[in-house]
Amino acid sequence: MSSNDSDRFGQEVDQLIDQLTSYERAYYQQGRSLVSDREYDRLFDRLQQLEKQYPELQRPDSPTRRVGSDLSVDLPEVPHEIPVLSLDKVYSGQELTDWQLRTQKRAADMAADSPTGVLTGTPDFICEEKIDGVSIVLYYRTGLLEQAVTRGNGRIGNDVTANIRTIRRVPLRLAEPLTVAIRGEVYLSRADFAALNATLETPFANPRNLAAGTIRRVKSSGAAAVPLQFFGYDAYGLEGVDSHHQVLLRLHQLGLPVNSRCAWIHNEAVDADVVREFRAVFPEALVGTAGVLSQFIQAEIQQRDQLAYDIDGLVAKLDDIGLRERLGYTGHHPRWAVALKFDAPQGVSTIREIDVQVGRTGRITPVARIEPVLIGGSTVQNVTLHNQEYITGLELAAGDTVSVSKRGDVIPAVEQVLEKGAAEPPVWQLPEHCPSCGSRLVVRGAHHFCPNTFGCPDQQRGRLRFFAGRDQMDIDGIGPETLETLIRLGMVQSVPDLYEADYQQLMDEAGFGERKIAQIRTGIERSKAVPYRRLLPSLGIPELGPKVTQLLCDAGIGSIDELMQIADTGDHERLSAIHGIGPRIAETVIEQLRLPELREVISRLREHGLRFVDEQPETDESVPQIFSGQTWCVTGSFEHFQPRTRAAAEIERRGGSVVSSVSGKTTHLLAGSGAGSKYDKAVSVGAEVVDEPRFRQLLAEAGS
Ligand SMILES: NC(=O)c1ccc[n+]([C@@H]2O[C@H](COP(=O)([O-])OP(=O)(O)OC[C@H]3O[C@@H](n4cnc5c(N)ncnc54)[C@H](O)[C@@H]3O)[C@@H](O)[C@H]2O)c1
Ligand SMILES: [Zn+2]
Repeated sequence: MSSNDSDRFGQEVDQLIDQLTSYERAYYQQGRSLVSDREYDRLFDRLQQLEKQYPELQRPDSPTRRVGSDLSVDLPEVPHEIPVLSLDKVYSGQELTDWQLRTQKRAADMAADSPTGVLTGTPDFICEEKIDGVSIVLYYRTGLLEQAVTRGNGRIGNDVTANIRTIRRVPLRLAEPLTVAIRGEVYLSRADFAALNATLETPFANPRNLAAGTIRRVKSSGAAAVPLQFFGYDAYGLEGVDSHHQVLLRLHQLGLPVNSRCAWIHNEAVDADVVREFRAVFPEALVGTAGVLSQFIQAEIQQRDQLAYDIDGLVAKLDDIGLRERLGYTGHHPRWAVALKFDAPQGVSTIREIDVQVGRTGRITPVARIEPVLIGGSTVQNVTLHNQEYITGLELAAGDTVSVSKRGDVIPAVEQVLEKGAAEPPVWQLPEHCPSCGSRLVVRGAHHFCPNTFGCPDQQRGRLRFFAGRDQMDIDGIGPETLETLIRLGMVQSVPDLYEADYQQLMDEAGFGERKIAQIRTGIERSKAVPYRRLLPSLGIPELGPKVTQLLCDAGIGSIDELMQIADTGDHERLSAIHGIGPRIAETVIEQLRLPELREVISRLREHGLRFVDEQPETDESVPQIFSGQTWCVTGSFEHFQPRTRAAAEIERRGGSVVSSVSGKTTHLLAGSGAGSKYDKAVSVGAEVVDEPRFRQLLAEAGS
């Protein structure tokens, strides 16, 4: 190479290393992407190519020669006992096949060189899903989990044992007293991510970021609240295994969760018994000769959106461990494995404008209206931006070109700004006044609020929707559209109006007839019998959700009168003495229950016969507690349980608890007709799905 070339490419190499290093720092240490993964990978590949072509330009600190470090100074550091590296990457099935052939050839050459090595036929490969989570190494000593360590820089990781111990699926003790190092991925299911993220002040863009944040928490009490999961995919130090498929079987035998969605591509005739054993443990695995690989790739690409968790590709690994050892490692990756990276389910769009929504609690949520874009099979045009902090973090404004992600049924998120528009100021700012009522906004925590609780039309609308909604009072006949009509006609403004409106007036409205009106009246009438434990949370009083209501009732504060009396006397201790209710909740509840407007709502509802006393004990000792210890979610509509809160009441009477969304803790889904996404989620988290006939049978069998 001429000295000119050397200068030019030398400069490019230096620049690539600087760029990649700063992207890595943001990505691994702050969980932020400054460029898309595709762009990062493109620069990485370019660097790799230059270094290969001009070896004299190789620098020891090049990202191609080491693993991007996610070490945190807040956590203790531990040296690894095994190489914990990254993966080499390809981007198409064709490239994967090429890699396979290259690796095969290399292995064959090595076998020929070695005096003992005999390579008969072509080697086997295992292909696995590349789970998009956080890499972790579990060190077991004589069967006990001694240490769990992050990848770190590949040689040194962070000790996160206390957090990993909170993961139910990670055994603290193996089935055998072995000393082994196990590599695997910690991840969060999409359903759990969605449920949890919705409760966070400043949410995460994807399950991986939330999982990574959880694992690196300094206090492990918080980690326990996140239902992290784990898949093991490799082990070091096992005796008597000489192939990767045996390693997977052994991991399973030792009590570690292993992903059954994999493929074993064998080229020689293998022992049918061995295949049978593998299939028995991994029923979803594809096993067969060459064609199986493309079959597996196709199936994964097709089913990717329906998986319970995110994957960002597949990993192909040489099955023969002896061959692996001969092929060895670079400073960055093993030579015997490769990742086939999938495109992220991302789209590029432009922000048309940023709107402001006022929720039922007065919380202000900015929402980006974007040019419609198709991502992972669905069109996205609204993306929540959560709060000002979130927008400031992204440096976002109308007119910006952004990348937007949507994984499975997780809500779409803006991942990053790709190109700034011309908006002034360059970062969007929340307005100072409520768009619905004009009140000056106030700041509480990470959010802005409209303080005009009872006079703000949008807040009233939000509370009405919430009150009548499926997971609260579930008032038959009062869906969002009917509510809109009632509000438009001025028939209903606040919750008690629902019980005072003259529904006959609807006769003149298009879409309303005798039958619909009768349905509304019956719905309203029935709602009066909804038990206190469901009624109180339906009012949407901040902090007075189902959980706190239950805690209060169980602690003997079982009526609104008692609560109001506590509010009047300002007896904070009486509330904060209850386990699960902290001083902040006590404060808010008291403050709220002192509001004259809320008291008026309550007294009007009471006049209409709604139940403000906890009459039904939650469990009824005379009834067999057949659902004790179980967590049910109820969805769809039912023939014999209308409104469906009645089905929920049947479960609670028999000792079960009822939740409004499916998560890893859900054990059963009672699915009526028209059960939607909850059905898929339930299946994905392994909850038992029970239909109405089966449910009635369960009740009948228990003689109740
Ligand atoms: N956008 C950015 O600025 C930026 C910056 C740095 C890195 N990145 C992204 O991160 C990638 C590099 O990160 P990396 O080095 O962690 O590599 P990687 O995450 O792409 O691949 C290696 C990891 O895959 C995981 N994995 C999951 N399932 C596995 C299985 N079945 N078998 C083996 N491993 C499995 C392991 O944890 C392993 O550490 C880049 O390709 C890029 O996509 C992006
Ligand atoms: Zn307002």
